[in-house]
Parts: sequence; C-alpha cells; structure tokens
Amino acid sequence: MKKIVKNGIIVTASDTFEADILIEGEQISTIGKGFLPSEGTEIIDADGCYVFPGGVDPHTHLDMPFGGTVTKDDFVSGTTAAAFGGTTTIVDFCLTEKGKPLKNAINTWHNKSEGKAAIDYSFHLMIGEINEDVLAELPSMIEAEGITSFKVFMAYKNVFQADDATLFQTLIKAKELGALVMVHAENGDVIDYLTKEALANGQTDPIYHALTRPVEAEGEATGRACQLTSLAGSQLYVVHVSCEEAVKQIESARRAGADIWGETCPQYLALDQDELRKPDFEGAKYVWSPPLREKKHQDVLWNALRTGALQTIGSDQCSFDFIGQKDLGKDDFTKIPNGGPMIEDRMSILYSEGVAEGRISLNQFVDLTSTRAAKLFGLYPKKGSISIGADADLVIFDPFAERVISSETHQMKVDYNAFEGKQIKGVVRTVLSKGKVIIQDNVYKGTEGDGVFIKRAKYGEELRNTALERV
Ligand SMILES: NC(=O)NCCC(=O)O
Ligand SMILES: [Zn+2]
Ligand SMILES: [Zn+2]
Repeated sequence: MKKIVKNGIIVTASDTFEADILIEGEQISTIGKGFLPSEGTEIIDADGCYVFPGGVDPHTHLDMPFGGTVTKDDFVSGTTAAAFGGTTTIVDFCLTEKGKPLKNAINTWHNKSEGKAAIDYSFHLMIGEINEDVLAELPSMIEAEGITSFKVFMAYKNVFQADDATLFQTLIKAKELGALVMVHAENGDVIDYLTKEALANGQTDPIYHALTRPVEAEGEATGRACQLTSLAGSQLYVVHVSCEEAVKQIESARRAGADIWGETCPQYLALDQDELRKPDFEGAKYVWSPPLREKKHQDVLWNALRTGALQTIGSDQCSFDFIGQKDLGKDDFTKIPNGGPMIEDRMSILYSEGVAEGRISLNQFVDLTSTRAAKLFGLYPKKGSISIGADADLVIFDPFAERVISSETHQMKVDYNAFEGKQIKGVVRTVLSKGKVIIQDNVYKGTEGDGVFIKRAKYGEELRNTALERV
C-alpha cells in the first residue's frame, strides 16, 4: 500500500523545504513534488504543518525495578505514550546483575518488551562489573545481539554503582568492539556520605535529595569520566547532564579533541530545584538523579544545546506513581524512587520552550530530538532521517496549535505529570511508524507489538534497510 504525505514542510537536521513524501510499504521511496498517485494510494494531508523524522529517545527505563518498586510505565504504556508525543524509536536500559550472564539480562528485557511495543526499540546494556565471564560475553552483545552501547553508573552506591576500574575497562573494551559507553556521572561515594549525614541530622524531606547531590559531585564525576575516556582513547556519552559544572567538563574535553557527547533532559531545561520544596510531600514528584538544579543552570543548558556542547535530549523516562510509590520515601528522602515521567512530553517541551521561545532553531530541534541520537546509537539513517530508503517514521506537527499538559489527559499510566497545567505551543497531529499511521488527532491507531527490536550498528557505522543495501 502506497501513501503520500502531501503539502507539508519537511524539516530535517540540516534542511527545511516543501516537498511530498511517497511511502511504499514501510519505507520512504521518493521525496519530491507533483506525484501522480496510483489507484489506492492514501493521501495524508500535512498542509500547514511541519513534517519531522520520528523522534528517537535514547534514554528510557520501562518496566524497570528500582528503589524497591517497579516503574509504573511498561513497554505497552510507555511506548504508546512516546508515540503520542512524536517519538517513534526508544533505546531502553537493560539492567544486569553481578555474577549472572549478560545474556540472561537481555532475555529478561526481550520478555518485557516483545509483542508489546507500539514503536521500534533497542537496548543499552548496563555494565556493573568486569571479569573474565563479562569480557568473554561482550563481543556477542555487539555481533549477535546488536546492542552497541554500554552503561556504567558512577552513582547509586551499593545498588548500581561501578568503580573506576570497571568504567576504565569498559571504555577500553568498547573501543575495541565498536560500542559507545554511557555514564551516569555523579560521585556516588560523596553522595552516600552527604545523605547519611543529612539523615543523621533529621533532614528527611524531598529537598534534601537535591541538597545532598551537589553540582560539584556531578562536575567531578563528569570530569573523571572524560579523563578516563581520553586515557582509554575511547568514546563516551554522558546521560542527563543537569548543570554548568558538568557542561564545562564535556565542553573542555571536546575542545581537546575527545570523542565525548552529552545529553540533557526536558526536566533540567524547564524545572528547577524549588519544585522539591513543595508542601505536603509534593516535592517527591520532582526527585530525579541528578537533581533539579537552581534556575541559573537552565540558561547554561540551553546555550550548550544551541552551541553544540550538548547534542541530544533524552527523556530519562522512569515513572513512579505519587501515591503508592513515591510515598515510600515519606519519612526518608533516600527511599523516594528516583525518576519521573517524560517520554510523552520530551519533544513538546523542547519545541515549545526551545523553538517557539527562539532558543534553538527548527533544524536543531530535529537534530536534538531525533537525528543525533540515531547517529550516535547506530540507528541512522534507518531512523532519525527523512531520506530515500529510511523507515517512514514521520511526525506531522502543527506549530500553531496549543495544548495543556495534564495527567488527566496524558497517555502514561503514572498518576501525575511534572508539567501539570503547562501550556504548550505546537501539537502532534499524525505519527507514522514504518509507514503505518499510529496516531491521528490524539487517537491511537496502532496495535500492540507493531514495534520490534532493532539490532543496531556499531559506533560510527550506519544502519540501512536491506533493500537499499542491494541497490
Ligand atoms: N534519573 C533518575 O532519577 N532515575 C532513572 C535512573 C537514572 O537514570 O539514573
Ligand atoms: Zn542516571
Ligand atoms: Zn536514566
């Protein structure tokens, strides 16, 4: 079945132009003007709208056990919500357990996701330790499983935290195998000391989550990860950068020629630390790690996105209900499950606060929310691109319409939205995933299991649809 997306303004990471898109099956077959539709061709009118490549969210935690509970949104609700927001591919974090084969973890994540997702997905693999067994298994993660990014936590002491030797060896191995190493960069030991001290002083409210995770702890860990990357001659991606201290480290490492990339998230761009001071334990809704920062850091992050010091926007989707999950930490902020819902509004916040407010250009918006992540994580040009042979993952976006964010209307299962009541400029009209309309005017038209697991290319390599490879 053929489809033509007509009359829209196509926006890619580099260009903005008026053209129509011919879709044959799951892929874009031609981009141009004046197509004569053959009988049965479906016309999708994008008049007055932008046409973006579907969003690529490089940072999600769906159906993930954490903090004594499990994230509220799973691969059904999480990927459906992502689609409503214009995201058509996610890369989720697969947690591993020390002493157990990596393959077990991969199987667990396949069982959580197979047949459930609304959009295509892949996994990053957490590395918690390096030993003979892990080293022996890593090549098959790349070659057989198509998992070409490894994640090391420098925080969450006694839970996920790995030591510097583990990070360094992961960097060396990743360089050899063609993988990108990701870090959660906060100094977990310092945070552990500060949290124990706060609790001993009776400081149990949500705001102490932020006050015990200072910017210096993020800046130090980011700098350390950058130095270890340079020493290993490897490549690094710093997730959820929240503050000036971390941006400076990434910027200076990049200026020195290091292969280092940085991501920030909508929450750090548009919310600040005062949210954690809300009464009646409401502050718990805003507990992320790294924490929300003082407002002045928002300008630094926007500048970093505009100037290229940071290159991607992840949602860090990790949702927990306010009632029944966040309240595990009612008397002790260290027991509040860390994270929040963001998969659905990631692109909306970036468009409304970024493009509509004149902070970033339209093309930068596409690069930040889609194309760059696709390139870094071995999905491009199958994903993140409007080009011949790419998957027909498209978002038809009305820049003049407005909407209000609310947990009453959002698609995520979680019982609150961190942006409750926020007026947003720009509305997703239609979303196509692999040529199929899955969202039309806020109605889900897809089917559970439309989304499949994507084996990704190695770091620095491209992923093309096989039909094009044959040409
Ligand atoms: N960020 C956060 O608070 N929760 C999700 C887990 C992580 O990314 O550290
Ligand atoms: Zn993290
Ligand atoms: Zn995360």
